[in-house]
Amino acid sequence: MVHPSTLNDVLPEDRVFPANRPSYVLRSGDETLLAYGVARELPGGAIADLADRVRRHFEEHPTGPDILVGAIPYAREAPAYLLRPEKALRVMGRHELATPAGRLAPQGFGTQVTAEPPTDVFSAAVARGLARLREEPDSLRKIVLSRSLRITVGSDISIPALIARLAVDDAVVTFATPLSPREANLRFLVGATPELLVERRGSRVFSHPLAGSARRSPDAARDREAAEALLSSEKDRREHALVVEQIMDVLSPLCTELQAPDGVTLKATRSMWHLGTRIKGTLKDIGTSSVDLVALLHPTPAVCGMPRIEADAVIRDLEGYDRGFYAGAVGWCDSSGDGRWYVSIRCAEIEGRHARLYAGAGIVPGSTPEGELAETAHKFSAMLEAFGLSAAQIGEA
Ligand SMILES: C=C(O[C@@H]1C=C(C(=O)O)C=C[C@H]1O)C(=O)O
Repeated sequence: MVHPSTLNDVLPEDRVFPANRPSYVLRSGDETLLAYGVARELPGGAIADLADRVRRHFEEHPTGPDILVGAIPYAREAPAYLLRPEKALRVMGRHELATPAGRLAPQGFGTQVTAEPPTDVFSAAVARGLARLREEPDSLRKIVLSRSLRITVGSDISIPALIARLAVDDAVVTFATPLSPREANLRFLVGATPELLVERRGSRVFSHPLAGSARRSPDAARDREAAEALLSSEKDRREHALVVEQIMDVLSPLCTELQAPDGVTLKATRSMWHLGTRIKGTLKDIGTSSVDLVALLHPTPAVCGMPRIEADAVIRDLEGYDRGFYAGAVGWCDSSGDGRWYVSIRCAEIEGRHARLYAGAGIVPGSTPEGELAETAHKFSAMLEAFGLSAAQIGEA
C-alpha cells in the first residue's frame, strides 16, 4: 500500500491503460486500485463455486500481487471474468485520475445512438411487469427492468478519457474492468456506480444498498423538494425496504451482530437521489470470504426483484436481452478473503468504437411505465455526459 500525494507520482499517465494491455481501475472515496497486465485469468465458471475457485487459485499461485480483480455477470450461471494482474497498486485516499491527453472520440459527426429496446417497447414491458405484480401479489413483490442504449462513435473510445470524465463525480465509484476478449477484441466494462454490494475487511462486513430514485435538479429549491418527496414516498420506501430485508436475511445467520440504522438516508450522485441504508456487521467465521458473500447476496432486489427466482424469470421473459455484466458486480478480492464488490450499474460495455449503456428501475405496485422510462433516462445521464451527449439531445429526457 502506498501513500503518494497524487496518483501520478506512482503511475504516470501513459502507464494507465497502455495500448493493447488490459488494465483495471476502481476509484472510490477512500482508495484507488489500479492493476495492469494479465498474469492469469481465473478459469470461468458460475457464481455458485466462484469462492472455491478463488481459494484454489491463491493456493496454487502464491506468487504475484495478492489480488484478483474483475467482474461478475448478472446471470448466476454465466462465467465471471476475474484476473490476476501483473501489477497492482492500492493508493489510499481520494485521488484525481490522470486526465489523459487524448480525446474520448470525435463527437458529433458519426455518433449514432440507438435505444435497444426502443423506448415504447420498454414502456410496454413495464406495463406487462405491473400486470404480473397485480396478478401474483403473493408470489411477486418487485421486479427490476432495464434497457440499453447503443452508442457508436467515429473512432475507438478512449477508456482513460471516459474514466477521467466519469470521475468528476466524487460521490460515485469509477471503474473500468476488462471483460473476456471477444474475437481478440479488448472489451471493458466502464462505469460510475453509487452502490456497494458488499465489503469484507477482516471479520467486518459492510453493504450499502440503494433503491428508490429521483432526478436531481440544477435548481437548489427543486432539488431539495425532489429529495424530500423521495424520502416521504411510500412506494419508494417499500421498494427500498425489500432490498434491505433480503440483505439482512442473508447476512444475519453469518454474523454475530448486524446493524441497519432505523430509517433510510439519502444518497446523492451528481444526477440522482437514492434511498440508501448502511448495513454493518461482524462475521462469525472469518473463513467466509467476500466472494462467498457476493455469491449469497447477488442479485439483490436492487437489480433483480423479490423473490429472486420468480423476479429473475419475469426479467428474462420481459427484457428480451442478456444483461451480460450489467447489474452484476465489479471489484476485487485477496487471499485473506477480504474484498470489495460494487453493483455494476451506471455502466457501459465498451468495445472499439461501440458502447452499450444500461439502466434499470425497480417496479412495484404504484410504479408507472412513464415514470420508469424517465427514471432510466436520468440514470443514463452520467454516462451520456461522459460521451459528451445529453439525455435531451438524444430524445431521452
Ligand atoms: C438498476 C439500477 O439501479 C438500481 C435501482 C434503483 C431504483 O430502482 O430506484 C436505484 C439504485 C440501484 O440499486 C440502474 O441504475 O441500472
